[in-house]
Amino acid sequence: MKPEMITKFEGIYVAMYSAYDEAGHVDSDRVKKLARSYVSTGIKGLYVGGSSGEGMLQNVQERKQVLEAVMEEIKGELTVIVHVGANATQESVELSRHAEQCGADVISAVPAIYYRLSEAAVEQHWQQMIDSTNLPFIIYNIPQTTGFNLSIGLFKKMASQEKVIGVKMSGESTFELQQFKAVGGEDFLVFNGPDEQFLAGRIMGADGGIGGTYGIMPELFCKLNEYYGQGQLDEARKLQYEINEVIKKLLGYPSLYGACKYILGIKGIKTGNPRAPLLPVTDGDHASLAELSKEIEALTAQYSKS
Ligand SMILES: CC(=O)N[C@H](C=O)[C@@H](O)[C@H](O)[C@H](O)CO
Ligand SMILES: CC(=O)C(=O)O
Repeated sequence: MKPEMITKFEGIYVAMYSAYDEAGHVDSDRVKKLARSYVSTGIKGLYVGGSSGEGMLQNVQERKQVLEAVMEEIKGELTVIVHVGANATQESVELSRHAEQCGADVISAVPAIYYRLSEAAVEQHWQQMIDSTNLPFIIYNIPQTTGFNLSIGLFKKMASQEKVIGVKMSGESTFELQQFKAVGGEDFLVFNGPDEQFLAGRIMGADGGIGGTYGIMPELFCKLNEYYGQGQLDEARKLQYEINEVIKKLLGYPSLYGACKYILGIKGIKTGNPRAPLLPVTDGDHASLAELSKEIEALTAQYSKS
């Protein structure tokens, strides 16, 4: 039997985009509509305010507004992990307490960015968030954007605490992912970060995934996860390859988030442009994105039958 913590949280989490109005302000109604759109897709939950959610480009008030809208709309229907990482520990602590008050399920954070921090500094940063609430905590390890490489030593120290239930591994090494699982133990959750190698991450021990591109093709990632769960590895690999053709195209636009948000718009879910300095797509990109959106729709229809 799987350990309780795994059963409780394993699965597919959409790293949700934030929704803005045409002037670029957080738009609660749009956030709600986006959150609602995921409820019947088969996903386990949402990861709010992370990289895809642009938490790092929002002020504390805006981050709270996004989470409040999500919770008002879907509380109890999806598991909600809130990214509370910020440059200043004080802000992260405020966001952690707010997440708890709102009824979120888990908090999570990257290390503080900009300053080159020692392990002791990052440890203290995380610890203050952890100590500020009764919520469980998931480490967000994404060295390619933060510049901070989580060592096994610090990982071990963090993971030995009861409240630290998992890690979101966005680094690309599946060897390191496996080490996190090995050191964390049976009941410690590991989430795959790179969507392009979701299957590889699962095979090496991930209990699920948290990803940005899931937001425009949640059903495909649920299906991929299901194939893996049932041991249908040939089918899983084929689907991962098809997903990767989509991701490869997405990565060719001025920004990944701009492309994904534009595709959501085609599906009738308006979320505005990504925030500067992230670039929106251009008029010249619209036709190919419409094509790509159709491709995703066709794949989703195809796999919903199999
Ligand atoms: C660097 C980054 O943002 N990684 C995300 C999460 O870990 C992924 O979900 C990517 O957005 C995705 O794999 C596309 O490359
Ligand atoms: C992509 C991802 O996992 C995030 O938005 O944090």
